[in-house]
Amino acid sequence: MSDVSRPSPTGVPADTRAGARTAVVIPAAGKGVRLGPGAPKALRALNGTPMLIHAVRAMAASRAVSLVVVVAPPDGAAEVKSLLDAHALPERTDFLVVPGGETRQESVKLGLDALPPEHDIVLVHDAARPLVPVDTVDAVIEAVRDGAQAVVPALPLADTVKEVEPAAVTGEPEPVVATPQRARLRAVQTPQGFDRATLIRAHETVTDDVTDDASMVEQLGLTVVVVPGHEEAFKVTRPLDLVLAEAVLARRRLNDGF
Ligand SMILES: Nc1ccn([C@@H]2O[C@H](COP(=O)(O)OP(=O)(O)OP(=O)(O)O)[C@@H](O)[C@H]2O)c(=O)n1
Ligand SMILES: C[C@](O)(CO)[C@H](O)COP(=O)(O)O
Repeated sequence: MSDVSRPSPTGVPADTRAGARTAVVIPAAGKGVRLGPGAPKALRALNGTPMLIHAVRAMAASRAVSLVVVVAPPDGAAEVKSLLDAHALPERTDFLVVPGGETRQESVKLGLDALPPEHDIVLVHDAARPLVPVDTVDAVIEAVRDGAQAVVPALPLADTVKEVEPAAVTGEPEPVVATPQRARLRAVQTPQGFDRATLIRAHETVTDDVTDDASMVEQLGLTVVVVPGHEEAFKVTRPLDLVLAEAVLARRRLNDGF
């Protein structure tokens, strides 16, 4: 993994950025098709509390975060505002809700458009990763404060990965094209952290369909660095992930002694 204590690629000394204000954009406008029929994924409950509220609390747990922008399902902004009002959240953090778009990329862009000018570090965090520990959030912020333009938390892979020629018809066997060296691969999570100007430039410049924000920064030819991710920052995507998420919450309650 990259060493985030390397000299700043921007040439900005770390101490001039130490007071930087951090905002988080939470794209939460997805449908959750892979999770199966039901409410939009971010609004589904984990141990009785909407996934989105878990994700918002995970971000607001960092003392560095002063604003959280939630990107709600396109017709669900009022519902999301009521949810935020109905749940206890830290008073030091401000919250904004904006309606999202058709794709994750569009939703993130709509969140960025709503950011007030004073925030110069921006994190983007999936509502679908509700259990990320605060230490991971802080590690990402710290790396941006230290001068990285883009930071991703990531983990080594447990499985061997094959590149295939995708089948034209579902169910057809897919020929393997290559087996990348696993030791060089990382599974990337969120929150991903950015110098604000870099992230905005990436979203204004890159029009390809991409699956994360850091890859837009890569397309600008800039360096993205990796900090250690966390197993509990997994993405709730399929039904079994809901079971795992509730088990993690149960383990936390046991460890906390209530
Ligand atoms: N138009 C979209 C699509 C996705 N997202 C958000 O992007 C994050 C990661 O997306 P993913 O896990 O793929 O969520 P969904 O798009 O909801 O899932 P699916 O692809 O199964 O429908 C989620 O927090 C999701 O709400 C979003 O804000 N706007
Ligand atoms: C941003 C992300 O969570 C990083 O792993 C991931 O790419 C989101 O992908 P999805 O297609 O929205 O599930």
